[in-house]
Amino acid sequence: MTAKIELHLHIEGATPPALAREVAARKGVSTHGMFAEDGGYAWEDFTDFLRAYDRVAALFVTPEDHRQLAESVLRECAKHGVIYAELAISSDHVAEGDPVRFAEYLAAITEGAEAAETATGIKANFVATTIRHLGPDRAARAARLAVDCGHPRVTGLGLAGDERLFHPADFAPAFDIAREGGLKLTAHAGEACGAQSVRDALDALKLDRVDHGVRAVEDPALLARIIDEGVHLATCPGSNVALMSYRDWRAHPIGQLRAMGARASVSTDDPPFFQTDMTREYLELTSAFGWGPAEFAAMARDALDAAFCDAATKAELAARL
Ligand SMILES: O=c1[nH]cnc2c1ncn2[C@@H]1O[C@H](CO)[C@@H](O)[C@H]1O
Repeated sequence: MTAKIELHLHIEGATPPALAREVAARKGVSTHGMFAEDGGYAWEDFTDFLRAYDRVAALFVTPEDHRQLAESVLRECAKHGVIYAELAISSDHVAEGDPVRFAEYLAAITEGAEAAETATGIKANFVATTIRHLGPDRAARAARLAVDCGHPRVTGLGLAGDERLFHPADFAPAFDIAREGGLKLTAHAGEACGAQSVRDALDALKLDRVDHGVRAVEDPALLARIIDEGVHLATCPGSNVALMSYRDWRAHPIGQLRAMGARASVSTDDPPFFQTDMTREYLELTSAFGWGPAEFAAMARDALDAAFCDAATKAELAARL
């Protein structure tokens, strides 16, 4: 199986539906309306997707829940050939700003990640992801928590959530805290909003890479800058197609981006919400753009270059690509 690198995967968004059913049953929580007929999760549009996400996330409360979630998400990744994954985790979902609870949470998901690595060889780090629609103050507190936790697997800060709210500059204080604390930086931009959102995020937050970023193709000057500066875009075509930004994979900018020399890679975002997984992404990219082993290997090398892990881990993973 082709070895793959996954840089953009929200931990709760990747919850296997069978695990959600199991945890809900264990707690006696109703799952009425949670699941779609296709076996994934039900949602109507982007706003409703964010609500559905929170509902699934709220099932996971205890350290044992979180350990189980991390292990099953990473085992699922490994089934599709992923050898390294960065999980977007959010203290806002699990710790409400409390450093002790956050430390407990990190210990639990680390245990899950270690079990998955022992079973499959997959390696993982965590990107502490702030939630845009909760506002800049919560983001700054989450950034402080991420820096202060000093956990070796927390290697980056991210920003996800509703891109239509606030301005990237509002989150500069959070990103300054993280940069000064030695974390790498990424943010969602150019998914729900256009090219200007990507430019603003790059300028205001001094990012090391961008999540999605695909709508940068709408602005030739920005696209040229991204190519020249080698800005990595961690795109999620299946997610974008499901959220209806693009009618199908052929219409997705990833083909144009890579053909023009941009450093863009493919991840799955929230796979059971979007009927996708890495196997499906690769199959769809092959049928849309004719990509084969050479294209996929080049893409995986670019993703590894942009990964938030140390040089020794990069060298070890590069040997497996
Ligand atoms: O596809 C997406 N686009 C934007 N935000 C997302 C997406 N998937 C998840 N989240 C956001 O990330 C947070 C947890 O990391 C979730 O709370 C959700 O708001």
